[in-house]
Amino acid sequence: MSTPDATGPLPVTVIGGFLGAGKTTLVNRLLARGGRRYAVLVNDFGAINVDAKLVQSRDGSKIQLENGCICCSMADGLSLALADVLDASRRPEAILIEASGVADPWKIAEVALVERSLRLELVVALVDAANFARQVEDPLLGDTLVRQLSRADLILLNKMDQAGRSSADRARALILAEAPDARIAETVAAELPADVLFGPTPSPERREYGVTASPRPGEHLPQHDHAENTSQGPAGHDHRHEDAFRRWTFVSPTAFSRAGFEAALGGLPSSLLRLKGWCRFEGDEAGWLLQWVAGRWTLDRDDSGPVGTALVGVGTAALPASGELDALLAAAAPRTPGP
Ligand SMILES: Nc1nc2c(ncn2[C@@H]2O[C@H](COP(=O)(O)OP(=O)(O)OP(=O)(O)O)[C@@H](O)[C@H]2O)c(=O)[nH]1
Repeated sequence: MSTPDATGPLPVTVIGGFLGAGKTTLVNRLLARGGRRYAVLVNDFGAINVDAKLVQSRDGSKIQLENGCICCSMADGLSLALADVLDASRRPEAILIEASGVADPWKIAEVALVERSLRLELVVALVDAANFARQVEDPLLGDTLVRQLSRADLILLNKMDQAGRSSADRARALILAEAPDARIAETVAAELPADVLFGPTPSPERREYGVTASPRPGEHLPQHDHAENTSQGPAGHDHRHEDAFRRWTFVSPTAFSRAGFEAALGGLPSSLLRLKGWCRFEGDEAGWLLQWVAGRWTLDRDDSGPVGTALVGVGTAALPASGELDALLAAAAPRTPGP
């Protein structure tokens, strides 16, 4: 990690990757590590910005970008947020941008490239090792996944605890087919030494974490010639993610039966890719955080959300209408008056 310079351009790291791959997990790891005062910009695609609440910013600032996709329809919002960071009376030492799970991280990185007060340091893409191979071959999703990887400096093959060796190897082969020069590190909960992300390479840690496509001696990850990539890569995309993906928001003041709720989660359609947010259960004062990714979910106590249930989902264009999904949850989870 380079030494902070109070006057030079602010280093910017863009963290991208598909829905639920582990971006917020990586952001929180970087923040917990300390050492740098980061301004964190968070973009969520769903109508409620769950990630802005889950990012654990310490002494730096946290900026919630408008919901939607900052790589296409919300690009102006990103530029304005970056201008605010640059104008802040207490300048951060670096900027972290967590892209939404459908964004093209490179479109975000380009904003940093053209602004002289910013220096693009790193573009990281996270991949869900357990689901990538299936998702990249889906005609509705493949284009988005490939774009997220194509110009990343480092790709984290995350969730290795959920992926069998064969799906991880398949994912790795597919990634290398799309991004032959990619450096790939296998991770669980996006855990890897700072050296692997920001440090000079090669290092013992990089080898230990299985980073492939070893760079030449003396080459540093952050110093890729991104400007050159700009002219070489795929043409900028002209579609809006609002058209390619569907959002679903479920808000209810009532507490659910836990068993019914979990049964409903098990019956959600495969066109739903991600569901997250808070819910309440009858007879329980605590709030619960739901993290649902491609059919697997966790529920953890968490009181940072609203009182009641507030869930945001993202699915493919084949996602059923919101009313149908609402009915699935509501019918399978008998409601009683909330606390
Ligand atoms: N089992 C397992 N779970 C993980 C791992 N990494 C992250 N998770 C969990 O996966 C869920 C989604 O992780 P996030 O970090 O929120 O993913 P994200 O990419 O920020 O999600 P979106 O912003 O919605 O696209 C959370 O419950 C994480 O705790 C991992 O390596 N293994």
